[in-house]
Amino acid sequence: MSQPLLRAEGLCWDAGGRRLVEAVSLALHPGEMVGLLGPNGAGKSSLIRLLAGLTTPTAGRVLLQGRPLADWPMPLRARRIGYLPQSFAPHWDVTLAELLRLGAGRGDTAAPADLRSLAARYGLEERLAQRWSSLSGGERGRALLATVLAAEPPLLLADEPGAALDVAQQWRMMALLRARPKRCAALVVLHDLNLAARWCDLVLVLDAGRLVMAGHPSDVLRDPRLDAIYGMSFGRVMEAGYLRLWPQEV
Ligand SMILES: Nc1ncnc2c1ncn2[C@@H]1O[C@H](COP(=O)(O)OP(=O)(O)OP(=O)(O)O)[C@@H](O)[C@H]1O
Repeated sequence: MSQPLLRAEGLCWDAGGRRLVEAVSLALHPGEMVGLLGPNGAGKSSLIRLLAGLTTPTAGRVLLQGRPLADWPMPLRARRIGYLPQSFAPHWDVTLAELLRLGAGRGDTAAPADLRSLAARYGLEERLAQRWSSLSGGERGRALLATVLAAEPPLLLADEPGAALDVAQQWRMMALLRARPKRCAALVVLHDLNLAARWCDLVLVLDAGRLVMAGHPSDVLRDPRLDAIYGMSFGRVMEAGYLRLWPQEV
């Protein structure tokens, strides 16, 4: 297999007198779309922030293309890792066009036609002149993804990118991520297990800060340990080649 784009070795993170991430090791390879699953409070955002280099691990390390994250000059690191936070608001009430221009890292030189086609990919071409505060929740979610991916970073670390999107927009988003070039990889926090089953090559399950399951979605999501982790019983059926789950009882 090719060298991983990103590798984490024995990552631990303590905060508030608790161990929130415990000995997590993982690798993300080019071409992979990996779903990061787990119940609320499992440590998914904490892990994503460690992988993005936004927090310093208590122990362990992160390697980007084989080189410790801390050794990368910030601008080069930023060009390689696109980080999409769980929540975001710009400091100024910028227009969508201004935000996309910032994301593309081209100051104010980005040609209007480029911005238009970028926005069109996310169904936002009619929103370019609108200010952030006037965009709907789903439009903001797509605007943020478009901004993070504008410079085409090889690695995307996305914390619940579909949270504000309707069902159709969630599917469009997953299809769009899947269509990225083969040199790219994505680690995406998902709460919708069916999106993970349909679109991910691999899923990782985090529980109380530990990586407790990893593998092909149809294997991991079929495993009864998942029911114990979420504290509920899932119904399962294969449909059109993909596993489909639904909540049965809490
Ligand atoms: N800076 C911090 N100081 C203290 N506790 C923290 C800190 N950051 C996160 N936590 C705690 O760590 C645990 C994991 O939080 P995290 O946001 O990583 O979970 P998550 O899996 O992303 O959850 P969710 O699905 O609800 O978004 C939570 O109990 C949270 O309260």
